[in-house]
Amino acid sequence: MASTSAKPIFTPRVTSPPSSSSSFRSSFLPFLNTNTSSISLKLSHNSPSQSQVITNILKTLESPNTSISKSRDLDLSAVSSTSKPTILVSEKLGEGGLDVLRSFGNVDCSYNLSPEELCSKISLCDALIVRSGTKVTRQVFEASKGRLKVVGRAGVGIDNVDLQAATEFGCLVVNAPTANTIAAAEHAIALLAAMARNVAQADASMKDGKWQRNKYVGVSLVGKTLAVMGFGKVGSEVARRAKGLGMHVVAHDPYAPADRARAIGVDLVSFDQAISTADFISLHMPLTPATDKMFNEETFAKMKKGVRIINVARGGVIDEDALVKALDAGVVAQAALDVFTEEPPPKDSRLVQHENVTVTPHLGASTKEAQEGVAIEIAEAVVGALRGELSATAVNAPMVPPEVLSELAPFVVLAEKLGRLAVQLVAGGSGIKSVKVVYRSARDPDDLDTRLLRAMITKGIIEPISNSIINLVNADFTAKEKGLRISEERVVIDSSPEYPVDSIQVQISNMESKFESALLETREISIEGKVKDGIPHLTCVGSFSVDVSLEGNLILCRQVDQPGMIGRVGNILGEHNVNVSFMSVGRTVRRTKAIMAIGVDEEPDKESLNKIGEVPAIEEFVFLKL
Ligand SMILES: NC(=O)c1ccc[n+]([C@@H]2O[C@H](COP(=O)([O-])OP(=O)(O)OC[C@H]3O[C@@H](n4cnc5c(N)ncnc54)[C@H](O)[C@@H]3O)[C@@H](O)[C@H]2O)c1
Ligand SMILES: O=C(O)[C@H](O)COP(=O)(O)O
Repeated sequence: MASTSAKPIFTPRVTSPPSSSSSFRSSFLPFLNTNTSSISLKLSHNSPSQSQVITNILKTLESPNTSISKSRDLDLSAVSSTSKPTILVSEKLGEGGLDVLRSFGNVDCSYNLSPEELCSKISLCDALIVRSGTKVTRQVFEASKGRLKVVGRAGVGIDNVDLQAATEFGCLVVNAPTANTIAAAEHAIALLAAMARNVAQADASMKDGKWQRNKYVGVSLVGKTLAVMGFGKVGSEVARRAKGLGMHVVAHDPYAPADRARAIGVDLVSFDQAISTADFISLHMPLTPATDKMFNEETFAKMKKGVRIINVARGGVIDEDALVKALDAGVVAQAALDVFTEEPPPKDSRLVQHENVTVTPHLGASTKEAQEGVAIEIAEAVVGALRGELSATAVNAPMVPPEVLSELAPFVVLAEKLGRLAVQLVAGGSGIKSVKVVYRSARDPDDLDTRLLRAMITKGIIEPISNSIINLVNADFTAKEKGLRISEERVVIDSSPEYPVDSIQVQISNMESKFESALLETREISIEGKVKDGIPHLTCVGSFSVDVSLEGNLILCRQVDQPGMIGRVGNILGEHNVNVSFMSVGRTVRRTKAIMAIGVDEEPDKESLNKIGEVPAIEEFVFLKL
């Protein structure tokens, strides 16, 4: 199964050193969906450079076992049934979303899996879709043995997914951040009103045969102060609705823009101000290490006596034992909770059983409308990721808009090839500590999003010298882990702003080179490339200008600049049946030293390389795999 599934683009599984075609495929992540038997390309624009790149891909990937289709949208017919990815759905998902998934892959809906069952299934799955009930732990990523490419969270909160582990394993995590906002906000308002008027308690009492009108006298909302803690999507919708109920609303959120609050008529205030002035406090922040148990004994003590708390965010933001104490002491008059530290909470939970507490079993997102919306939102995000498109809702990878991707496509290929070349020029490549990338462009530096390019340079540098598999998700993490510092410089040049980048230069500091001529006077290994007609070209090695397209393999020679050198080396290669695809000579000063760059289709054997080395005028040479 693993070998026949469509190769998702985020995690190209390439063993080092990759062949040129696999390298090309894996570099061209965002547009190319490949598997062992078919390839399908997605064109998003008609730009000449991109069609050139695609022509190039077609050429590069041509093989007797490869069928290629070219379409404006992903051509699903090109993906044979045996190569369909497998998507495990571990919690109930709306039918609309399942339909989207089924039209793309094999869908396995297995609900209520134990952690062990999940771990044993996961190595057969390319994607996993969860809600809040499935813990996607490090063990899950380990058990997947590299097959799991994307985890889709059908909802907002991703605290049940080990993001660090996902990133380390190069697995993309996407969520569905918008479709359940209104449902959650409506549930918060429902709990607010139900709590204030004792609806749940009165209902239970009547069903118990009682008629207790005096016991269930409530409190009014109008004119009361509501503190919205966490003024994001749900928080601001709650604020809007509470204003409609005649409440005075303040909000606390260290990251919320003041103009959004102003537009809704809400004052942004400090944490202490919010909790000490509010009659009602509604929680809407994510559960993170910073918000874990942020409502605790100390904070309850600062609240107005008789405050009422609503939590539709995450149980973990409240210290539940401290809340029970505050309820017992009357500091907190009532609480309405949809979420709990442990879900489901223990049956004998004092919090759940407390008479002043109203509870629902994590129903915030559970409306028909929200569940259908979330299902479709997550299914589309997961399918997009499996196709290799970057998701707009990626949680652990940069979000690169499609138009930026389209423009950068040929430069992505160039970036990886430059990284791959640069590392091969280092003598003993594994000690690289510092890489500088210089992007020359006519555009304003602020308009150049280099994250994708940097990731591909990192990939090119690290993959040939390690077992790591690098993609956009884990590039920065892996570089950091390996102690590799990648700095970037953007230089504005006088050129056409039509293309995002004019040239990319990769410099490696403090390393000896296998090819001395690749060193600048400042002793950095330096190579530079450009995209010409959609094809990546090597344009500079050290301080020598060359111009060779980065296809196949490359021999770089430094020789005394004299007639007949091209012929002599060409003859040696010809005698050994190595096809030369191109040659370029670059020199600094006439008749002194020159660099010859020779593109070869095959890898020359030792004998032919030795013969090249024996040519008297050749001072040094290196064979490089692209
Ligand atoms: N009960 C449910 O079924 C349900 C449904 C939807 C969302 N949620 C939960 O609600 C929460 C909010 O969801 P959202 O869609 O509004 O997310 P969001 O990202 O749009 O908003 C969260 C806000 O919290 C703010 N925040 C972060 N740290 C904070 C802090 N220390 N103090 C105050 N504010 C802080 C952020 O700046 C952000 O504005 C999430 O935890 C989510 O999982 C629960
Ligand atoms: O974070 C969320 O989106 C909500 O908590 C919804 O969770 P659920 O998908 O488990 O209902």
